[in-house]
Amino acid sequence: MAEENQDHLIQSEDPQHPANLICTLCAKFYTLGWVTGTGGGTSIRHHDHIYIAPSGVQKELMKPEDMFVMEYESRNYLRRPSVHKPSACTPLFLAAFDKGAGCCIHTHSQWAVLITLLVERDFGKEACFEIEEIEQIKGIPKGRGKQGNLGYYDRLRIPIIENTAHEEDLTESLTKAMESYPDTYAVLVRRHGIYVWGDNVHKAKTQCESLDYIFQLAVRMKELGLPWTKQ
Ligand SMILES: CSCCC(=O)C(=O)COP(=O)(O)O
Ligand SMILES: [Zn+2]
Repeated sequence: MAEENQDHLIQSEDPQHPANLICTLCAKFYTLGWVTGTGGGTSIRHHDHIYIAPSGVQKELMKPEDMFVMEYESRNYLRRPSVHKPSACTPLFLAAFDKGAGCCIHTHSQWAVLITLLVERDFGKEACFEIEEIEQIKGIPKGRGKQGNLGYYDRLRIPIIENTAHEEDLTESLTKAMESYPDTYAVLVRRHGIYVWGDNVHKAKTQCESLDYIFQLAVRMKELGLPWTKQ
């Protein structure tokens, strides 16, 4: 399919249309410090179409016409705005869609980055943030194919991967972490941020909010000398 004249893919009066939703979500995320200075972003899968933001732009100022649209099966771009390049996070978003996600959010939240600095790097072992007995853990699903969310006494585990010089080079380690932690809906990237995905936009957003709350709390707990887990 020619990439020209595909504007119908991004033109809609419906605020829930992915092209509109990515813009409104990123404007909200900017106010939380999640996507400032062009970092971070959001991608949505809508049936066989993947909506992707441009790379290196102010994410809070994007317009629907800035959006790239990819056909999921073929990985071909159906719409490619000539003035932009697609987000460097695209292969990572696709890795989440390959796991059944409907939306993937990447933030550069300082709370997420601080957590990756507080969990020590253990060479030869996969690093992981762990916390339990915090009410907000109930905002995170038990795992893919499992019913319901974690309970108060469950332990939340979020794997941490090492950062790379270029965002797209994170794909291999992100995919590996997804395989090592099949129940996870998020992967932290050391000194960088986090990728959070969900079955749909609502779940990706609320999970991202719950995790950010937990990370902020965990940083404060560490400052106060309080443990994240019972042992
Ligand atoms: C200052 S942002 C550096 C790149 C990055 O980490 C990021 O998340 C943004 O990538 P994009 O290509 O979507 O602008
Ligand atoms: Zn990033």
